[in-house]
Amino acid sequence: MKTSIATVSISGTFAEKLAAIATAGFDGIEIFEQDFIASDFTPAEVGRMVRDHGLEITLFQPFRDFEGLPEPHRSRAFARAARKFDLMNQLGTDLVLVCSSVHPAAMGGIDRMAADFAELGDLAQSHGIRVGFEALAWGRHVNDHRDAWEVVRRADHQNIGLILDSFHTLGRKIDPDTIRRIPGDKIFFVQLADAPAIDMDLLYWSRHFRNMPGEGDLDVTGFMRAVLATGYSGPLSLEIFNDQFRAGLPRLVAQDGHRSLISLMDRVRRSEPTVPVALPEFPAAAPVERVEFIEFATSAEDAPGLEALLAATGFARAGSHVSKPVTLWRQGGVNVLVNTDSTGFAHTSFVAHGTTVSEVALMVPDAQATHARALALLARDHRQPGQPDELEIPAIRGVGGSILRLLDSGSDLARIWSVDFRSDAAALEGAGLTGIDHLGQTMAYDEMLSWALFYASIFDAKKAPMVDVADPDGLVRSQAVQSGGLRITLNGAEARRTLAGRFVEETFGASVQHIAFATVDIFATAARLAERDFPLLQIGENYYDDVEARFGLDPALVARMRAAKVLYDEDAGGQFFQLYSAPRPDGFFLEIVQRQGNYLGYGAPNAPFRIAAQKRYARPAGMPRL
Ligand SMILES: O=C(O)c1ccc(O)c(O)c1
Ligand SMILES: [Mg+2]
Repeated sequence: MKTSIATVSISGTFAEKLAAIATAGFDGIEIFEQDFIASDFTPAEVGRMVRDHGLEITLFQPFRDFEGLPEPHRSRAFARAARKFDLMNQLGTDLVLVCSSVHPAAMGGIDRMAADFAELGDLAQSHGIRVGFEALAWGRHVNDHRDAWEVVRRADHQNIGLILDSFHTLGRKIDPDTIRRIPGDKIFFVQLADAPAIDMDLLYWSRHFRNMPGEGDLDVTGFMRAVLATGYSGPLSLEIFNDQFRAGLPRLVAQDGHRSLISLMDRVRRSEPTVPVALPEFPAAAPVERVEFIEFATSAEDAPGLEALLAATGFARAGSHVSKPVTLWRQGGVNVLVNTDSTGFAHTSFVAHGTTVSEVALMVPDAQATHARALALLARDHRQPGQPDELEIPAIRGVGGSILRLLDSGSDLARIWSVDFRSDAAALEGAGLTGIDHLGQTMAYDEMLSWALFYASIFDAKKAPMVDVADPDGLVRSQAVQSGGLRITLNGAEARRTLAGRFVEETFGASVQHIAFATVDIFATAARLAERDFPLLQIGENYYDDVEARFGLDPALVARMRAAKVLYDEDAGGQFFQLYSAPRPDGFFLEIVQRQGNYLGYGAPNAPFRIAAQKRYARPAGMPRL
């Protein structure tokens, strides 16, 4: 699989873009003409820089407003083309993209356009250049790949072919299977982009909201299956116009791009096994069974505060690590580790973020297989030398630098609690918590798509639609990702004064901002928490009046909710109860939830009230209440 990415897809100077693209492992770049013009390099220098990075120029683009013009525009278009072909010869690339015309004078007419391309083909041939015709979704006469193909077919010239772009086909809801009838050798190039399902003007949508395959809602897999079914074997090139990416970190965006292509091709080969996919074999995505433990990195000084919160939540100290200063806290099936090591990764995490969730361990069907898959999808391996008689648990770095450990019940790893830990107490029932319902991870909004792609590509996972959550100081975007028993809510902070934004600032980067534990009886749990002085988040009276009216709830139930500060939501499948702790000074908090029936959400309608309540704690001393 030869991979490529358009220079418009990432931020930085031309030199920075090249470095990021090469580091991420691409084979080539599409040079977007504007990027070239804006640079200070001669065409020959650009060509050399690209090749010095081990890359090739897969495409030069775009050449606009060519076909179907009357004179004198037509002659001008040919003169322009001749100049660009000279430029391409100096750059050292042989393929140009002509996008369908939006020129006000363009006359259309399939045969007129085909004749123009046939003549352009002769000019191109004399320069050793090939021309690919792409239907822009908003093209004046050609805005559908089927019409672009008909023009190319009638031009009948070996230097004239078709360029497909998933956005233009899928954005117009054209059935991608219509590609299957095009001969693969006439498809000169394939551009890939996804996009979120937003109903808006096609041009604006395309130029600002495209994202990496798998990050949006278009059926890029179906598109790619159809492309490969034709026998096409040329480059797969990302062409992502996205405002966020243009302002983002070039290396992160480039790496996400490469990951998205690997993940896409893996989905294609598993859903269409008969098409050849040039990608090394690696294990299939598997669902996560459960979160086996969560580890906090802290210090000897800060640990008592964290442990007091755990005790108030019904956890009891149940053991310690055989060789490291790590204590095990347990209740029901939930394991929490508190690591006060003053060396190693946990310490680095603590120094960087303060007390923080530094590791999450997942139980999967086959830990080594998931680990191999994650590495194939460009995750970073994590190894920290342990004692010889301890387990070597496979691990990878998460996007923000925390660690994901992988365990399974079919190998030696199942013995983690008896090999690596000495337990000194039986598990207590505590406050009735039975598991980890979900983890809330908070990050800068720019990084949110990266995280979603990371989880959704490595695990067999589903993404829920993104929702906007109103914080009194700005919007937070939230997206849930679920893989079997692992549920993660990603919260992207756009505004710095939001609860999420402050957490990112306070803790210096993205991390777990809250842990939601599951219970089967939230009122019984609430009563036990009250006995333990759990720092319960106080919810305003107005909320209960509203929720009773909104859902027509039994006043007796609402009275219990009001007393226990329990929030409520429901969907078509069932009911949901939740309560929260007050936030710690850095903004970290706990949640306890009870799902009834098949409720699928996370109580998003309650988030504005919960956030407002939490912010009352965060107000600096002496600030007036508004
Ligand atoms: O938005 C555009 O004009 C534009 C240009 C070139 C392309 O390949 C494309 O897909 C869109
Ligand atoms: Mg395109």
